[in-house]
Amino acid sequence: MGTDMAAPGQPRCASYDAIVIGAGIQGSFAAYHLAQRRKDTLLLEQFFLPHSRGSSHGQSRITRSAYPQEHYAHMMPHSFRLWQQLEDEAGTPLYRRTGLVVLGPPGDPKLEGCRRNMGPDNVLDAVTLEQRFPGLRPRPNEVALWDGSGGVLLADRALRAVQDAFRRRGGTVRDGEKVLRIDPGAVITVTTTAGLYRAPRLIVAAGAWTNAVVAPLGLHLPLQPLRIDVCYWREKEPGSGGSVTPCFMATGLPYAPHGIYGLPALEYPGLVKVCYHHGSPTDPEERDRTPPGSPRPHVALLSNFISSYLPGLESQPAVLESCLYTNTPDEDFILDRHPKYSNIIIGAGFSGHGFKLAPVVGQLLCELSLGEEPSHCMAPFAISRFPGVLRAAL
Ligand SMILES: Cc1cc2nc3c(=O)[nH]c(=O)nc-3n(C[C@H](O)[C@H](O)[C@H](O)COP(=O)(O)OP(=O)(O)OC[C@H]3O[C@@H](n4cnc5c(N)ncnc54)[C@H](O)[C@@H]3O)c2cc1C
Ligand SMILES: O=C(O)[C@@H]1CCCCN1
Repeated sequence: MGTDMAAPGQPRCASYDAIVIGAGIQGSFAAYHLAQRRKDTLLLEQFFLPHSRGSSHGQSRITRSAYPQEHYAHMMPHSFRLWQQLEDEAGTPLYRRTGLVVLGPPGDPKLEGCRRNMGPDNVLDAVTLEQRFPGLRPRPNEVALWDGSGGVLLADRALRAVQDAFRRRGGTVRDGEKVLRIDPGAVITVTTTAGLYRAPRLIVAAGAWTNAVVAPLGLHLPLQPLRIDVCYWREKEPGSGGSVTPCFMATGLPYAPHGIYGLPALEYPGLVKVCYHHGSPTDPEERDRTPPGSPRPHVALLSNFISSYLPGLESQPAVLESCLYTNTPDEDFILDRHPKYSNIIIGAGFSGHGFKLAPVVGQLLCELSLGEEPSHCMAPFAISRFPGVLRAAL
């Protein structure tokens, strides 16, 4: 689609109603919502799809209603509905319900935030927890909350499903095309490695590369890309049930201040995914340059956790992969207009918890770009919470 103005042999040149930069889960959902509103939309991706260089690859992500922050807890019912719609449309399962346990000492702010938002009836007593999940051994003083809606989103499949749904609505995906330049204006011009595109509205959802994309527009957001060790742990005795776990989040651990989370075996038979909710600062272009044999403090910390909470698993990971978080200082998302160019919308800083909310994030980015009243309160996501981010463009 798009109004093509290319002469033969010349770079592509076309006009659209909207352009989205970044075909991760957030940009793909934003494009899908725009196409659903019958906007002729171009989705640009620097790598050939599918790829594993960003934040949205892999087979699994946790979804849950349990959230310590009220604003996310309020968005989750909407998100579950939109995931269900996509699943119905795709005709393939995108979500596996497993339930989710939140573990932590009484008084821990995250645990108590979840307890408050979930209501008082969700505490799981120790006997029931042990009956259901004998492989999971919390400390005697810990509280376990049960979120029956929790489960696993089949991430790669979900990403493909939303991109397919976008295409079916007439959307255009151009992968292997890196955005090199953005010229703002009432009509924005986006120059890529292969062409030149124009549209009256632009959404930037470039993950860990967001600052590289928006810095030439004078915007320097406090975004920190982190390289995350994604670890999978094998059962000591295959078939012993050590890998039968719910999804879980453990908080209030003195040696793991950012918390540890886990998902039952899915991508590799008998291997449970258990990760630290933090990583090492990195540049997305350099993340594989860790010298061989360099220490992995987060793996050591996870081994410690596994030995006491999941003793049916081996205490060294069987598979080690990596992924990128892009963190804001408060770990809330950035969903807002560019402070100077109001037809440029930015979705970034998903801080390791954005996948489950992507259908709502995509809708909010779409609404902002169309000048509509957003479906949720946007105050927690405003750029203005970070003073001094707008500087003179280069
Ligand atoms: C290990 C790990 C576990 C996680 N677990 C959970 C979980 O359990 N639950 C949950 O809800 N969330 C989870 N998350 C977070 C979630 O996966 C991310 O919040 C989400 O994937 C971010 O998506 P994104 O679209 O912003 O980024 P990305 O997927 O990185 O997409 C950005 C895209 O922009 C493209 N791009 C960048 N620059 C350009 C350019 N100049 N031109 C063209 N394209 C460009 C990139 O190539 C990339 O494809 C996890 C993340 C990780 C890494
Ligand atoms: O968003 C989630 O649900 C997971 C687990 C908890 C930490 C962040 N990532």
